[in-house]
Formats: sequence, C-alpha cells, structure tokens
Amino acid sequence: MASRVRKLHDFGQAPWLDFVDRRFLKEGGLQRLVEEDGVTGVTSNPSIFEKAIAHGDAYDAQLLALLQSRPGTSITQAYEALAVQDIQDAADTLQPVYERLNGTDGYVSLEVSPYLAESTEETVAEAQRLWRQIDRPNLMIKVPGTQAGVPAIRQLIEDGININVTLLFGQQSYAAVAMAFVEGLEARLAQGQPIDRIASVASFFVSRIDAAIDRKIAERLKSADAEAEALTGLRGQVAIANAKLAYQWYLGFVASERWQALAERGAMPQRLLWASTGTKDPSYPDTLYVDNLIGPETVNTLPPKTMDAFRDHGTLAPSLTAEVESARRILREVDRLGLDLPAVADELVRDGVKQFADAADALLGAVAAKRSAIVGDGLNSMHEALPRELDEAVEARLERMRQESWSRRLWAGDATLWTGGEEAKWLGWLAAGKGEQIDPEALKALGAQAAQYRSAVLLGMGGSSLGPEVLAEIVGPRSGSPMIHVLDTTDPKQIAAVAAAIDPEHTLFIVASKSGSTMEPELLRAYFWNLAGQDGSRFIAITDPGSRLAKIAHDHGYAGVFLGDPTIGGRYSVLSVFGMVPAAVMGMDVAEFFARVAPMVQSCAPDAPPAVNPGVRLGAILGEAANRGRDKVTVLTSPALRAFGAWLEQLLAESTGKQGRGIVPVDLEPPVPPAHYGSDRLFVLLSLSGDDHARLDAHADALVTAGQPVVRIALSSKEMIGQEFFRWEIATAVAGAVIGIDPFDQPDVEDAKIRTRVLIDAYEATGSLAPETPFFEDGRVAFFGPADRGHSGDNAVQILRTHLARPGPGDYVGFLLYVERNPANEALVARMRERVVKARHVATVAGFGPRFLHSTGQAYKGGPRSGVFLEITRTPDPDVPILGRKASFGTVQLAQARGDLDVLASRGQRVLRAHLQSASLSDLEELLDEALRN
Ligand SMILES: O=P(O)(O)OC[C@H]1O[C@](O)(CO)[C@@H](O)[C@@H]1O
Ligand SMILES: O=C[C@H](O)[C@H](O)COP(=O)(O)O
Repeated sequence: MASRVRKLHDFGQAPWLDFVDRRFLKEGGLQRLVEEDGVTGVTSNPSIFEKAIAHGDAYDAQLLALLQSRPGTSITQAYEALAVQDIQDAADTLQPVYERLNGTDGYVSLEVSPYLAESTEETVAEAQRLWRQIDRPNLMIKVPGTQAGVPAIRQLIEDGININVTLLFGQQSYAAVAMAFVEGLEARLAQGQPIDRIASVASFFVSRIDAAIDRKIAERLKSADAEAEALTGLRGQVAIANAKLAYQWYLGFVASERWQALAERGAMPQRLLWASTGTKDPSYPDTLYVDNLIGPETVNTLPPKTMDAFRDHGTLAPSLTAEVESARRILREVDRLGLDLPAVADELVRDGVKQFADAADALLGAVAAKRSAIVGDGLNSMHEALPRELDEAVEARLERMRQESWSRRLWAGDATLWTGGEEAKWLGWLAAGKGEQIDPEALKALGAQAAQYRSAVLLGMGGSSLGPEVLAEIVGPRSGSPMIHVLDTTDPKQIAAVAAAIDPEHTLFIVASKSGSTMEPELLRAYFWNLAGQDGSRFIAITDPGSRLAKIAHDHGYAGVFLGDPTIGGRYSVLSVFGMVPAAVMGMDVAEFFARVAPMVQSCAPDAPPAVNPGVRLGAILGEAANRGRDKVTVLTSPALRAFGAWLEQLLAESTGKQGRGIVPVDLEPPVPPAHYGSDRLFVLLSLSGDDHARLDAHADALVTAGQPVVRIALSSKEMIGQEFFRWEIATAVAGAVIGIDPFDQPDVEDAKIRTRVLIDAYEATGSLAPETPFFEDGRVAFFGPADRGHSGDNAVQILRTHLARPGPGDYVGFLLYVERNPANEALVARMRERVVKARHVATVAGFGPRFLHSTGQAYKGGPRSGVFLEITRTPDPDVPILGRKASFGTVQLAQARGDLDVLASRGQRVLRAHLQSASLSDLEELLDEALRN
C-alpha cells in the first residue's frame, strides 16, 4: 500500500523533508524516504544544522581533514564546508527526482547566513557564492523575506538562481515577495534570458503563528478578559486560517494577466511551501499543520517526527481550499479582538532572524570548540575559576555580547562598541595580528644582515620598547644573532651600563618611536649617534611615516627605515614592525612566528562567538571584574615568562586607566598567602609547559580555594607568546568597551611631559632646576609632597608610617623609582612590596622612571583615584652629559620625577617623594620596614 505521505502527491502537494543530518544521509535515510514516501525535496535552516553538527561526531572526520589541509580555515568556512557537502549529497540523492519531474521539483534548500538578514548586497553576494560553490541545478538558496531580503530575491531571480523565500508570516510580505519573483523573471525576459528553469517557493511559516497568538491569548485570559470565550475559541486556529488565505491570494495571483504572460513563456509558479509544520503545542494533534493544508501546487516540508506521524495517522483530504469563509471569519475575529496579526507577523520575522542567528552562534561556537580540540596545544589554553557572582556576571555579559555581535562589531570597527569616538581609526593591530603589517622577506634580509653584529641596542619607550624587550627576554636571540639591549630610560647609570657593555663598532642601533618625537629615544639616539661615530650604516629606524625620526634617518644615511602603521597605537604595535623588526634582528623567523600566532587570531575572529572567543572572553572577565571593584589584575608567571608582564602592564593600564576608571595591573609582586589579599584582585597566571611552575600552580589553587578569581593561561612553548600578544590586545579592547572608555587614547600622559618640559626648559635657561623645599630632611633623606596633603612626622620613619597608613581596602600602593633598573634594585623593590602587602593587605605596583611614564603612568594619573604613591629619587652620580645641552640625563630624570609627582598630586592621588640624600635604597628599605611595624 502506498505510503500516506506519498499520497499527498495525489492532491498536488509535494512532501519535502525538513531535516538534514550527515549520518542520516550516509545511511541512506533520505534515499529511503524518496523511494518509500515519495519525498521530493529537502529544506534546511541554521537550527537544523546546529542540531546536526554541534551534537555528536558525524562531522569530526571532515573537520579534522579540512583543518589539517587548510589550517587557516575560519569557523564559518569550516561550517560551510560541512553544510555544503550535506547539501550536495542531498541534491545528488534528489537529482533523479529533479530529472524525472523536469525541474519542477526535487530541490534542496540551504539558507544564507542569518547575520546578513539586514543587508541586501551581502545577501546577494553570499547567495551567488553558495550557488556557485554547491553547483547543483536542484539547489534552492533560502533568503529571508525581510525588507532587505525582498530586493535581494528580485536580483537573485534575475541572476537565474532558484530561491526559497523563508520566514514569511504575513500576507503583505508574501505579496511583496511574489512581486519580487515576478520582477526578477521579467528582468530576465527583458535580457533575453530563459525563465523556464527558475524555481522558487515562498515558505509560509505556520505553527509559529499559533504559538505567538496563543501566547497573546493566554496573557489576555490571565487578566480575566471580557472576551475570554471568543479568545479561547481562536486557539490553534489562526495559523491555518492565515495560510489558507495566503493560498487564496496565490490563486488570484497566478490567474492575473501579469503572471499568465510569464507562464506562457514557460515560467514555473512560485509555490507556497508550508514550513514550521511541526506542532509546537503538544495538546494539538501532531499532524495538525499537514492535515489542514493539503492542496494543489503547494509543498509541505515536514520534520521527521511529523512525517512519521502523518505516515501513521494523517488525514488525506483536499483541506486547503475547504472552509475558506471560516478562515476569513477567524481572521476578522483576530482583528476584532485586537490580536493584531500584522504586528505578530512582523515580530515573528524579527524573532525568526534572531532565532536563526542564535542557532548560527551556537553552531559556530560548537565548530570553534571542535577546532580548538583539534588544534590542541597549538592554541594556548585558558581556564578561569571565578567566584559565583563574578562568574554569573561574566556569563551574562558574554550572552549580551553574543546578542549584540561584539566579535563582529569589534573587527568591523564599530566605534559604538566603545564611546562612539575615534576608536575605528585605531584598529590596524587587527590586521597586524595576521602578519599583514610586515614584509617577511625584508625582515629575513634584515636578520641576515644583523647577524654580522655582536650586539644590538634598541632605543625607544613604551610600546616601542616593551614588546621587543619581552621577545628578547622570553624567546631570546638565536645563536649567531646579536645580543639585544633595550634602553627605555634617562637613568645615567643604566645608559652608562649599556654603553660599557657594547662595542659601538660592532653594534646595530635601532631607534624606535612611532611619533618620532618622544624625548627619551631622541636623547638616546643623539647620545649613541655620537658614541657610534655618527655612522648611519649601523643605525636603523622604526617609525611611522613622515615622522621627524624618519627624516633624521634619511638625513643620517641609516641602513634602513621600517615604517609602522599610523592606525596602530604604540601599545598595540608589537605584532607590527615595532616588535617584528627587533625580532628579525634577534634571528627569529618572523613568518614562522606568525604561523604560530595564527590559531589565536583565528580563534578570536569576528565569527567566533564571545563565549568561545579567547580574546573576547578574557575581555569580558577583565571588564566585569574591573566594574565590580576587582580592578587589580595581578599577573603571575612561571619563571621563563616573567618578562611578559611589562608589556601587558602598558597595554592594560594605558588603554583602560582613564576617567577615574580602569584596570591597575600588578606585575612582579611577590606572591603571599591568600589571607593577605583583598577583594579587589583578579589573578592571571601564565605558565609555560616544561617550566618550573609547581609553586605557581599551588599558589593558584590556594587562591581559588580562598575564593579569589583566577584565570590560568598555558603555553606549550615560549614561541607561543605571540598568541598572548594578540589575545590580550583583543581582551583589552573588549574590556575597554565593558568599562566604557576609549581603549586607544592616552589623555593623561601628556600632562607629565608638559611639566617636565617646563622644568627642563627653565634649566636650559638658568642652569638649574627650579628650587624646591622638602617638608622634612635629615641629611639622609628628604621628603617632598603637596603641602595640602597632611604629610607629617618628626622623622623619616614616622613620615613613611603616616603615608603608608593611608591606603584602605581597594586602594593600592605604588613605588615609583627614579633609579637604575637593575636586578638588585628590582629585588629590593619586590621586598618592599611584599612587606606592604603583608602589612596593609593592599595591592602594590612598581615602576622605574621614566619607563613607566610611557606605560602604566596613564592609569596612575587617569585611572581610579585609589593610589598611594611613594616616589623615590636621588641625585645621580655619576651623571651622563647630553651633548649640546646644559641638562644632563640625570637632570632630565629628576625633572621627570618632579613633573610626575605634580601631575599625580593634581589628580588627587596621595603622593610622597623620598629623595635619597646620603641614604641608599637599602637604607630606605630599612626605614620602610620599621614604618610598617606597629
Ligand atoms: O613610539 P613613541 O611615539 O615614541 O611613543 C612611545 C610611548 O609613549 C607613549 O606615547 C606614552 O607617552 C606610549 O603610548 C607609547 O608607546
Ligand atoms: O524551511 C523550513 C523552516 O526553516 C522550518 O520549517 C522552520 O520550522 P520551525 O518553526 O519548527 O523552526
């Protein structure tokens, strides 16, 4: 006996299957339905593919093969490759049907990306691309019947592409779509193109209408509506009535002269297709939306469950044209009762687009997760353990980000993600992450040339020095390549130490400054220019086009000038020439380096939904933590990655620390037992496989047990540090959006520079710095501070005690040292920090001046006003003169310290400056120790 499903054909209706799945196709499921049930078509949508691909392993083998053969494949491309294969398989299964029915049936539908529903042009382009790629005559591309979709449908029909119009709910949009179909065909005819093989269906959604109307009715019934009985009578009636009237419109339409003219030229009608025919309300019969919509020249696409039910107990009768008057009456009732069907239809279109976009997000998320599993340790891992409240806030934020398409908007340069200001002009680092800002061949040649030098000295500040320093310290020069010294200071001892360590004859000097006008690299450039005998052949410059440095490099005959991208701010520049030129000098294979970075860039791509996008996810954590007072991002690393924090500090602080908000990075603070930490921290651990990180792990475990939020990041090799540059750049940009600031400006840095300049200019004029009076001195140490800040005490210990008693919960203590940055001084300040943390239970930061001025300085001045700073200065001895100037490097450094203090004080931060007279730094450490003892 013929199957009941097959018998639908007797009524002129084509049964299609609303389902696709790899295993089902491979096991011959579709073939069986074609043979046994007379199925003559297949529809898919993003939800169907989400169910197929995201759950189970049927697609994993193809995915693995794809990613192995083309590692650069994006998750959208990967999904598409999987879907395309299924659609081609289904089309091939239906090919005999298509042939037998002479192109009137036998179609398989694939939907364009739901993300494009508002863009006509992009929908057209994607439909054309999929059409070419799938390359089957019995393919239909599904395009939503939205406002933007209608002109796309017209265009695509004109192009000769079969179209399944999806998401139709209302009579009006159906009519618009039918006209678009006609116009497309007419346009073809006008061009002399054939129209007899252009197939189209208009997918009228059914069950979703009842679901929406029934919900409205239920709401009304809750409030004891006077029309309760009439409303109840409409439950489960409206969708079918709506569909029946759509069919009546169709009948009128195909009878029209306009259509008949096309029909005479061989045009096939655009059939109405009943979609969404699986019953949503279990109290309704499971074949409701099949039994009642049977009629000629139509299609019903049935989900497997509905098809099984219909096969089993469906009712075959020509129902579509029955009781049309009753359908009209029902819709009049809907109108009378104010249920507003057109509004419901509009809302269902919006919901439908969103629902498919949600499904696409889930699908892409699942593909991304599968890809991460395949990439394995080729992608640095990240795991977070967050206290419940923060965890919930992060998850809620990620969901909001998903709904608001943050990953896509970030890459698209949508400034409204931030403050709607200048942000879009500063996104060149995204392309730089893909290696697009450098010329690998030129860098290879540079690496070969650089091998002749014993050492290299890089002169730069902030973003121009910290990236190279991290690369030098973590990855290090290859054997045969020069040893690299990074100088980002005006400290005379530090400058002298580098000058003494090199042989200028065998040294390559790299002057790095985006602006080309930063004071420190300019002074250092002049100093080493003379030291190197003014021989330009041993100098190269890295700078932005048209800068003063570019001109000097040209005039001085530099061996090379590497130009940066002006749309990249300094702190985001490490993956541009600013990091990669020094890397090449160190003998790194830059192309190989970027090949390692690539999996992170792909994982952070615009199509990677926030929850599985490692950069966006981290950004959500950083931003939510900061907004909840956990604004001290405490960086802990395994030994080999120790240097990373210096780069990260600048990125986080300078990007987010403004308008009294932002993140205060805490780097190189010695770990202490969890009891000493407040509730203002977020801990980030970076560990390198094979490095000694057992203690670090134990510390992290203890922190988690104590309820502290911990993010753990693991690298499989030190070369993988490149991935962290990119992850953190994305994370910082995203955190900036969560915090609500522009992460690409640095509004408070300039002030300290101005104050310094005033002091130095005065020095050049008078030969001395403007006098200043300490509020206390004892010959060992002199103290300076704003008079109005209540500094008091009869001796150094008391003064320090008073100052260090200032921080309360959530505050932080900053040590700002204008002394040589060397291992001994670093160790000393680390000890001082440890004492403060233990005694005061607050976070501590430390910076060596003027280096930190171009890095964390922005956050200390513009960020949260929770800092308590101890600035430490001394009169440098021996000093280093600057040729052609009265001021020495030491004088400049002191002027910088004074300028810094002034600005910090003017911003309401609590500041004290200890100027070492006869006391050494160790002496100060003892005083501090005493001051912290009760
Ligand atoms: O590369 P440049 O222009 O010399 O700037 C160095 C650093 O100084 C700053 O502008 C801060 O003063 C940083 O943003 C930057 O990385
Ligand atoms: O083309 C088919 C439609 O996408 C499908 O029928 C929608 O069904 P649903 O409303 O059950 O999601």
